[in-house]
Amino acid sequence: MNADHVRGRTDPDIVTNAADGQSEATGRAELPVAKTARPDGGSRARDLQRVAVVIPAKDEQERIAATVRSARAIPHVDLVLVVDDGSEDDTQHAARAAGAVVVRHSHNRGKAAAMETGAAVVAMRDASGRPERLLLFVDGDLGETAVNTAPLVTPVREGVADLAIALLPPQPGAGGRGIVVGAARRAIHALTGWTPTQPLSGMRCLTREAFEAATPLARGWGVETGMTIDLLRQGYVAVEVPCDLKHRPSSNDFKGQMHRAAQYRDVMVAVNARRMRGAFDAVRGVRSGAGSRA
Ligand SMILES: O=c1ccn([C@@H]2O[C@H](COP(=O)(O)OP(=O)(O)O[C@H]3O[C@H](CO)[C@@H](O)[C@H](O)[C@H]3O)[C@@H](O)[C@H]2O)c(=O)[nH]1
Ligand SMILES: O=C(O)[C@H](O)COP(=O)(O)O
Repeated sequence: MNADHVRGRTDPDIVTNAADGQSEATGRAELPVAKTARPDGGSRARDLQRVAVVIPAKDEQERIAATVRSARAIPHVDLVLVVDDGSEDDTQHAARAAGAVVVRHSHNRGKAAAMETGAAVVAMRDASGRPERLLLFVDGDLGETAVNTAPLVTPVREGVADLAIALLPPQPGAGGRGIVVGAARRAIHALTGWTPTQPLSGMRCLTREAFEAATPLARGWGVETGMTIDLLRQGYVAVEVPCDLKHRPSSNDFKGQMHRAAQYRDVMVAVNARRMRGAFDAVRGVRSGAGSRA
């Protein structure tokens, strides 16, 4: 693995993959710099850069209205888009009544597909002549804490990072044993050199360029793990940023364990596809290198 590709880390307030950034003069960690170019025109253009909140939502009628209202209060946000992923409840109407733009999958396609749909709809609504919106993915169950994803926008908007991932405080009632989280963390480390604290965290802000570099997204629950690996391998900078969020954690009952089994399956599918791709690229690199020497 090329060390240049290892660019992720976490601050006391921000943790990034670019942990190698120590200043020789001061010995202090320096802020990393995003690979993604800032919008043409410098700081003035950045002032115009808006943010779209994309909320993938399946059967979130209890919490979606509070989540939408809270997300609308995030600075620089001018579009809150809910992708109703084939809900069987009233998610779409509750979201619309709370002020979101809503699009709907006619049947359930999984979180990653909802994220892709959301990003495509945002692109259609980006105005020509203005910088493309940053994408802030927010889960539908955050309720009134959704506004606390605001700190994810700052490092991306300021060009410090291409991808900012929320670090959540401990969640009361969480029943996980760290099996899926541990597997995802180890795989990301093995494939990129970075060890994220919360590899499954779905609250993430990224540039349009980074989003496109991460597509096609890994399916279902593998989306975050796949995205982090794909972006770091391409030299993008990721940061983890503490955010005071409260979500509906999976408990330790049968439903919770089935959910974790699905998460584990999707994470491993994403990781194995990327391992294979890495091996394939390595072989192809050796072959083309050998060819050029001949
Ligand atoms: O088929 C689905 C299932 C869920 N969701 C939505 O996806 C979001 C996350 O789902 P949730 O059930 O809250 O997932 P968690 O068990 O909390 O999952 C954790 O781990 C996931 C990765 O496995 C991440 O995507 C989440 O952000 C993270 O909170 C929510 O808005 C859901 O409504 C969909 O859009 N489609
Ligand atoms: O509850 C969680 O944190 C997720 O469902 C992952 O499960 P885990 O804690 O068993 O990794």
